[in-house]
Formats: sequence, structure tokens, C-alpha cells
Amino acid sequence: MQYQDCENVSTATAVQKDILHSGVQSKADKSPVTVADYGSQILVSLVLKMETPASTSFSMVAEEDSEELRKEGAEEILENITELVNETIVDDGTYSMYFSKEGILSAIDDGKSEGGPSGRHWVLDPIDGTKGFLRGDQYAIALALLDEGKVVLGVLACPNLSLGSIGNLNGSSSGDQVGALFSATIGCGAEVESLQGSPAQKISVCSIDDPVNASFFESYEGAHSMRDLTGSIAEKLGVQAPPVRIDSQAKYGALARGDGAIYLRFPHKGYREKIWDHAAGSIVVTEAGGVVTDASGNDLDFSKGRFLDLDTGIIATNKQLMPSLLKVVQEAIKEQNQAASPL
Ligand SMILES: Nc1ncnc2c1ncn2[C@@H]1O[C@H](COP(=O)(O)O)[C@@H](O)[C@H]1OP(=O)(O)O
Ligand SMILES: [Mg+2]
Ligand SMILES: [Mg+2]
Ligand SMILES: [Mg+2]
Repeated sequence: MQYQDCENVSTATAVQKDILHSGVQSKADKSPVTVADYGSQILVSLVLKMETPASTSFSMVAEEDSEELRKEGAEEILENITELVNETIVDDGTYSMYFSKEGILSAIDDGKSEGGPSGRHWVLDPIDGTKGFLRGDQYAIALALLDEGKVVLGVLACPNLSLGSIGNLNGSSSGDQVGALFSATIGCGAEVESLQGSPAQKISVCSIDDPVNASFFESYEGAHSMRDLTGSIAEKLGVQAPPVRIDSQAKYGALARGDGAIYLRFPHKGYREKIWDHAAGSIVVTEAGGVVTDASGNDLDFSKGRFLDLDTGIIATNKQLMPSLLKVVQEAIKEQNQAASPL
């Protein structure tokens, strides 16, 4: 399974190199989707299905569906995905099978489950941080398992993240091995290993208890984050370091191994968070000893279907900093609301 993940990651990395001028579509919400997003979703779900005993039902909640690929004008991208997936299966050699274009479309739609509070469901973001992927920056392949509405397993492959700490270097690090695979199982802790296959090492969140020494992660994309709010939270808390801005759930991985102390995620009003954007990352952080909540201090609830039903924002940090972080988050939100409607 892990080997399969690595194959999938190397496929995503290879595709990243030659995708930049072709193979990108825009979805209804204007976010980009690429050949790599579709290809990764098909390959991960193929492995999961093949390894699931026939007696067990298979359910997957995944980001992509075939709608855009069935439209007129999508023939070339569908052709590219079909070629990429079939080539990868042959190169890997584990399974002997061939996907037709119709087979590709229906394999993508294997991820259409609604999830929910009962049974087991895989949760997949085949490329998380597609904008980072297209820029050649951070992205992640994020897979989690929901059991009776709770995340019990998470795997986060970050092909462009250095294996060593990124500290305060704003996502870049020199002379270090690149490609980190984070994993966590409920009750068993969290680990990181190299995507090239080094032994796994236990990880834990940092033990900083004075915000003056803390740094915080947020989205690289300004459009994904209310930076005036995150700036005000950091200032109220007394954080001195500038924000560390990187794409995708790589932020959860970096937080889980103590590269930084806080992750602030405050999308603009009206944005609805999806479970595949947080399931794997949040269990990696909680199993590394951290805490992940919404802005009211509630645990994230993955049992409500494809969306997370939360009020405003997600925060993640260690147990020492969480009480003071929660307090300033609530103050900053109150001030923001008062400024928006002063009467
Ligand atoms: N307007 C938006 N606001 C917040 N997050 C978004 C928005 N549009 C897409 N996303 C999703 O947010 C995540 C990127 O997070 P970050 O900003 O932390 O890098 C991705 O899951 C991305 O989806 P996708 O999986 O399609 O890349
Ligand atoms: Mg997307
Ligand atoms: Mg995502
Ligand atoms: Mg995605």
C-alpha cells in the first residue's frame, strides 16, 4: 500500500514537470483541476479497491468527479488522463488491467460517496493545493479513513516538502532530502518517513508555550485566507515571526513535526470546508500531540457528509498554546464583526 502511494507520488511529480502548459481545466468554482488530480484519484482508488476484500463494501469520498470531463472540449484532457493512468499501471506492474475512456470516467466517479456517521469511508484529496502544484511549490496527496464518523487513519504525501524541518524558511530549505510521507493511526501516534523509503520516525508537535517564540502557518494563496484576521490574531497573541505561507495540508505535516507552532485557516466568508482538505492532516497533528478545532474550540466533525459543518475557521496548535490562541481568535473575530457592522 505504501509502495503504491510512492508510485502514485512519483507519477504526480513527473506529471507536474510537463503539465504547466496543458492539462489544466477550471472547475465551476473557478478552482483549477489537472490531469494529475484526476490521475492520482483514479490510481489511489484503484489500489484501495483492489486491496479491499470482496466481502467488504467500498466507499470513497473524493474531491474530483467526471462532470467537466464529460463536456464538449474535454476530449484531449480525457485522452491524456487515460494514457497517463494506463502507462502508470504498466510501469508499476502490480496489476494487469487497462482503462478505456469510459472506464476512466466511471473510476473517477467511484469517489462520489457522501460519507456520513456510519460505516467506513475512504476520504481522498488526490492533489491538495493544486495551485501550489502548478507553481512547482507545495502540494499533498491526502488519504484518510473514516470509521463511524471519526478519522482513524491518515496518510499525507508531500513530494516537495523537505524531510528536515522547514523552520522559518518560508517553505524552502537547501541541501535537504525532499519528499515527506506523514502517517497516523488513531491511538498509535504519528510518523514521518522519506518518500524514497527511509525508516519511519515518530513525530510530535513543538513544546513552545510562549507565543513570542511561536511562528504560524497559513495559506500561500491570499485568496484562501483572511490575512487581516490572521495578522490580528498573531499580533494579539504576541507572535513575533512573520507568517510561514505554504500550500496544502503540508502545513499540517510541518506543524505535526514541530516546524512551527500554529496553523491558522480562515477562508473568506461563504467558503465551505471539505472533509478531504482536513481529514488526513488533522489526525497527523492530533496523533502528534496537537489540537485541531474550529474557531469556537469544537473538534472538527467529519460525520456530516462531504462538507465540514463549521462556523468560522480552523486552528491547530499544541496543548500549551491552545487556550490563549482560542481566546485571541474569539476576540479578533468579535472585533472584525463589530467593524463590519458598527451598530
Ligand atoms: N477560495 C478558497 N478558499 C480556501 N480554500 C480553497 C479555496 N479554493 C480552493 N481551496 C482549497 O483549499 C486548499 C488549499 O489550501 P491552502 O490554501 O492551504 O493551500 C485546497 O484544498 C484547495 O483545494 P484543492 O485541493 O483543489 O487545491
Ligand atoms: Mg481542487
Ligand atoms: Mg484540497
Ligand atoms: Mg484537491
